[in-house]
Amino acid sequence: MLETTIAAIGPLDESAMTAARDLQARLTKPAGSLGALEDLSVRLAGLAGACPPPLPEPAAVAIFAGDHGVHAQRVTPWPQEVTAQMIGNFLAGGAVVNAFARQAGASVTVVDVGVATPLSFPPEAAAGTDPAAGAEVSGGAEAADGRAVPTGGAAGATGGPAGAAPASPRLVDANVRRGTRDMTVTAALTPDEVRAAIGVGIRIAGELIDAGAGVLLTGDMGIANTTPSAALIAAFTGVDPAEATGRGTGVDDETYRRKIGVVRTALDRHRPDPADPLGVLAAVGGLEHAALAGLILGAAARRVPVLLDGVIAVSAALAAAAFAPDAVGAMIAGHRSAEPGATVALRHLGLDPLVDLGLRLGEGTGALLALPVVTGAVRVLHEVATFDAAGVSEK
Ligand SMILES: Cc1cc2ncn([C@H]3O[C@H](COP(=O)(O)O)[C@@H](O)[C@H]3O)c2cc1C
Ligand SMILES: O=C(O)c1cccnc1
Repeated sequence: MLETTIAAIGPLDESAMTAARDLQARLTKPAGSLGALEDLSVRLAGLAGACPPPLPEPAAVAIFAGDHGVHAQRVTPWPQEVTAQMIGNFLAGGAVVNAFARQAGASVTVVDVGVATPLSFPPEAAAGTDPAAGAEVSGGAEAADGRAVPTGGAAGATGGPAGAAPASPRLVDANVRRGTRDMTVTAALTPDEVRAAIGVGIRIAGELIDAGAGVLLTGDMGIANTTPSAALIAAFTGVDPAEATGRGTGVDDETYRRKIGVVRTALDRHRPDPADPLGVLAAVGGLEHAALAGLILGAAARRVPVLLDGVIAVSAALAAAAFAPDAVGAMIAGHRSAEPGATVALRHLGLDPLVDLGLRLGEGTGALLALPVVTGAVRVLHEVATFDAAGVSEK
């Protein structure tokens, strides 16, 4: 599956990009006045091979969840069980990602690709079952403090794009392994486990696109996952671990110093080759990172844009780009995470983030906030009049 997906990824279509540049120049606005949106519209035309490209609707967030053996090195103050508990929160519609998804009219798919704690929620048995299954497992529609929490997309999707409101969040059970091994002791994953997790991401991309998604958004949940993210970024870009490592959920000075040391120890032990992304992911990656790389490759192969979230997403994007450099053409950097490694990774990928709000949450929150910007960039090519058509004089 990985090889056929990589083989399907190609460069942007030059003639569609030329058409989009020509159209931008004829629209009723000064040339260049839409800044980064103009470049983005041209790139999305090149990805779709059409001008105008389709509106990036409907939007689908895929949250890949996994746990990490390196948690034993005390790189985060949060207990590992929070990963599974937050899945319950996602399914109940109570997390930040759910609030932003309702606002954007995006569907939420939670994928257990490597959670350590057995989940107590009934997952979707197999692909193609009732996508509203999450509604049954979500429980009440009221937060503990009495505030109303809409569980589905319907109640809050009024501000989103026209069309059917997305179903409630759903859970897909695709657990490859109950958490990675501790990368300071041994390789986090075997190459087979990496392949399996990448395959999960490719499969989810295909299913979401087959169901009509016009854009995929990356999400993650995994206590301690900013540590393997930093290791991946250092491995792929060559920066020092101190440059790639941040404070994650907000660790204290002592934990931060230990975290940099943990990343350094893992890289010194494995010395992963950046030209071998499978080997890098196996040595110092996570199951959600591998699945995210698969999602990105799957989207690129289908020529559907993928909106990247924070540091976990961009570290996985480095792996995707190492597998298939042309996959970068399908990537849109949603935001600049406050994690320093995110900026290192974005620079390496040559991507400029759309919004910069100091977020450091993950889940897909930054990608969702950037979604209206992406839609706006494409909508301009669909709806704005040309000077000719509107009878507006040119300079
Ligand atoms: C309640 C809660 C909700 C979250 N949502 C995303 N993350 C984020 O924080 C974690 C990574 O940070 P670190 O490496 O410092 O553990 C990941 O689970 C990431 O998704 C959360 C973290 C917590 C605690
Ligand atoms: O950038 C992110 O996505 C991020 C940062 C800190 C903690 N969790 C996620």
